[in-house]
Amino acid sequence: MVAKQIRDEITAEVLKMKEAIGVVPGLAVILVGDRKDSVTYVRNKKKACESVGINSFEVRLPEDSTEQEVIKFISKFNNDPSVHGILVQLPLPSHMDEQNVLNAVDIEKDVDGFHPLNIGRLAMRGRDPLFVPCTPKGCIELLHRYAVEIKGKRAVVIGRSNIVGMPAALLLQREDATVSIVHSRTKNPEEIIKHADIIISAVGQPNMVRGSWLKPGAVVIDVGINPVEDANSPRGYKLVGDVCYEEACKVASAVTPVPGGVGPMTIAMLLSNTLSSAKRTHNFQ
Ligand SMILES: Nc1nc(=O)c2c([nH]1)NC[C@@H]1CN(c3ccc(C(=O)N[C@@H](CCC(=O)O)C(=O)O)cc3)C=[N+]21
Repeated sequence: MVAKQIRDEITAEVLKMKEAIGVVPGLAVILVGDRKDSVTYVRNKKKACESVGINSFEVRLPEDSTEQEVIKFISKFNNDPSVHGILVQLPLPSHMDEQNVLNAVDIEKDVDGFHPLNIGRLAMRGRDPLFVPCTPKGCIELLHRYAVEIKGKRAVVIGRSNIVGMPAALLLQREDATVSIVHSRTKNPEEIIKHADIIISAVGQPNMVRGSWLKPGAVVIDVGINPVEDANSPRGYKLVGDVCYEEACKVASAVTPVPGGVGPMTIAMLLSNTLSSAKRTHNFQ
């Protein structure tokens, strides 16, 4: 699998850096509250760091923490030379202003790529962000690794969130796709989706995208991670994507599965962003 291949590449580069200059990349993750999905993702990220040799630092804060308390830990990590990336697990508790908190992360350590300056540079021709958000970056990396032509193709992004839909649309147009963004206010989205050569769906509606909506041969990337009741699974729920996987497989030329598709790529890109941050800090190629 591509995510595994990328993790192996990162393992080798982390080792090379450690042997050459004695520096090991460090990722700090701040988790506020105890949402089950967030606890799972943070655990997956920690395990992934350990599997490639990146140091991981974790701070868990209670649900009723104040913005200032979270920002205090961010500042500590901003000033800690052994920390090269800082991730504040979203969503934050509703009493907090997420943008306020995320803005406290030093842009040089913003491995999520959520800082307005990183998104701003992503949106500007001729500028490059220090970091690209992990999930959209993972989607494009999948297209590259499977040699899917993007240039001149018609792409549709379903959903327009700050952390997936919008950056994904920006990345596709930076690679010369012609991009449409369909969203909750789009009338008859199927009319637009049916022309797409490439679809990235990040809308959070289980099994919304039907096989009949797809152009034969389309490439479909499913970012959806929707929990649905499932008595047969130990957790009492299973994850399904935004796309009807079985239906889509009959029409599309490729469909990413959920789980086992974009999720592991998201984590692989987080590791990659942390490594590149450490390289940049220490001028190491
Ligand atoms: N600051 C921040 N950065 C993020 O990148 C971020 C975040 N907050 N909040 C939540 C979302 C979601 N996210 C996922 C990461 C891994 C999987 C993942 O590994 N999924 C596995 C399944 C995991 C399971 O079994 O539950 C898969 O799709 O195969 C999914 C989702 C990162 N996010």
